[in-house]
Amino acid sequence: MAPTVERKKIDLAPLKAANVPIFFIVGGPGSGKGTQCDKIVAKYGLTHLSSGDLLRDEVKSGSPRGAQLTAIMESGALVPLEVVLDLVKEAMLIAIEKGSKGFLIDGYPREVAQGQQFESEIQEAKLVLFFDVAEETLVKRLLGRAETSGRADDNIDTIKKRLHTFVTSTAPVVDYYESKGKLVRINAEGSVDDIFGVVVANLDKVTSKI
Ligand SMILES: Nc1ncnc2c1ncn2[C@H]1C[C@H](O)[C@@H](COP(=O)(O)OP(=O)(O)OP(=O)(O)O)O1
Ligand SMILES: Nc1ncnc2c1ncn2[C@H]1C[C@H](O)[C@@H](COP(=O)(O)O)O1
Ligand SMILES: [Mg+2]
Repeated sequence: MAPTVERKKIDLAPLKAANVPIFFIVGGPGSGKGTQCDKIVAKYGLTHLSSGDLLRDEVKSGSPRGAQLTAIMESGALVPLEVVLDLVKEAMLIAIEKGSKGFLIDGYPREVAQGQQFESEIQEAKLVLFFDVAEETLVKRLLGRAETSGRADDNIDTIKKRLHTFVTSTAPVVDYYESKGKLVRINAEGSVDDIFGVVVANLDKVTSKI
C-alpha cells in the first residue's frame, strides 16, 4: 500500500490575488529545461521553480516527507501529485511575498492530472513550452551531465526508466495542452543559444503582459 502523504493546509489567497503569469516548462529528461529557464530568468526576471529541484531540496532537508522521495526518484517514477503540488505552492507563495512577477514551473506537469489540479486550485497557465528532443540526444546529454552533476538519477538505468515515464505519463500532457491551443513546441536539438532565440520569439508575443 502507498505510504500516506503528510499534507498541510496552504492558504493560496496571496498567490491568486497576485494573478501573475505562469508558464509550464515541459520536456524529456535532459531536454534543456533548466538550461533555458536560467536564460529566461536573466532576460525576463521571472521566478524559476523546478519541481525536481524542490524535491531534491526536500530530500536534503531530512524531513519525513523527504525520506519517502529518494527511492521514488531513483526508480525513475513520478512522485505523488499531492507532494509535488504542495512543494510548488509553498515555493510560489514565498516568491510572491518577495514580489515575483511571474513563474516558470519547470518539470511540471509530468502527468495530465497534475496540470488539471494545479490549474483548478491555483490559476491557468498562460503557455506551455515543450522542448522536443530525440531520446538518443537526451541520453547523450544526461550521460554528459552525469560526469559533474552528482545527481543520483543521472545513471543509465534510471535514465531509461525516466524516458519510459516520460513517454507513458508526460507525452499526454503535450497533447492535452496542444488541444487547448496553449502549447509551444520547440525543436530543442540545436545549440542553447539557437533554442533560446525561439523561446524569446514566443515569449515576446506575451511580454507586454509579463
Ligand atoms: N541545447 C543543448 N545542447 C547541448 N547540451 C545541452 C543543451 N541544453 C542543455 N544541455 C546540457 C546541459 C546539461 O548538461 C544537460 C541537460 O540539460 P538540463 O537543462 O539540465 O536538462 P533538464 O533540466 O531538462 O533535465 P532534467 O529533467 O533531468 O532536470 O544537457
Ligand atoms: N512534477 C513532478 N511530478 C512527479 N515527480 C516529479 C516531478 N518533478 C520531478 N519529479 C521527480 C521525478 C523525476 O524523475 C525527478 C527529477 O526531476 P527533474 O525535473 O528531472 O529534475 O523528480
Ligand atoms: Mg532540470
